[in-house]
Amino acid sequence: MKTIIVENYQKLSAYAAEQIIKEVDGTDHAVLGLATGSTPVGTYEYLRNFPERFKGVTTFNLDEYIGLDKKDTNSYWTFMKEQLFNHVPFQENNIPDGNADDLKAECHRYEAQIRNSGGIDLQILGLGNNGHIGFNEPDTSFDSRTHVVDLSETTRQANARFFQSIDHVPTKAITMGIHTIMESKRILLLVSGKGKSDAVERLLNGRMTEDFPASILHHHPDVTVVIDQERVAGKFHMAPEKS
Ligand SMILES: N[C@@H]1[C@@H](O)[C@H](O)[C@@H](COP(=O)(O)O)O[C@@H]1O
Repeated sequence: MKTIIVENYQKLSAYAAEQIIKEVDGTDHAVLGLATGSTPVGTYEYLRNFPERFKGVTTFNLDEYIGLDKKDTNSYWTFMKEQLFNHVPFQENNIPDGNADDLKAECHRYEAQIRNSGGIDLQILGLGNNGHIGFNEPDTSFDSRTHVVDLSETTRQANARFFQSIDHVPTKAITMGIHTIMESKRILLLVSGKGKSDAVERLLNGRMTEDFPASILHHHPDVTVVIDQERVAGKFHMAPEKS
């Protein structure tokens, strides 16, 4: 796992965007895995300046709430449209359907669609305070594929800032599984935000355990973690390079 510490959020966003552009440049077909949350907002803002680069690119988002209409202001579909899809003409954008009648079938369909696209070339991830990636909460099996999850109380509280009140935050979501994420060829984990220093410490120096989903990333051959030093202010230290 390669770790890069950048001075601030602007630099994190520019670094991530440049990596994404590099990934899609010169190919007529690339598959990106995208994330929601506040962390990638600056990255998407940067990418909006280069709409012509993404014509042959297919995207798959990590997750979606269950029970919100696609057009709801808080659905991840709306978020992605506002941040990116309305501004950049991708070939195809995919997000799990949190309103499907048969959610289990939707999970299988999403997995198959990722597979049929040839697999994800570059997956962008954010980090939840409790170590979640996508919406894979602590104690999710490392073998999981796209599935329905019960959101933990900490995650609902962390995301309540976008909703009218905590009561409006959905209790369930569909998320790509940890195994699905690990099948991506390359992973870029972006870490920014107050209160994440403990999670960063555990990510960099803790042991691999299902209790902390992001810890699995040490087992992926091509992961880069980018940390915004200004916002993740706090005590964490760099682990010695592992081979
Ligand atoms: N499902 C998303 C995750 O994919 C995201 O990484 C996490 C961190 O969000 P933020 O970037 O706002 O800290 O929040 C949500 O729960």
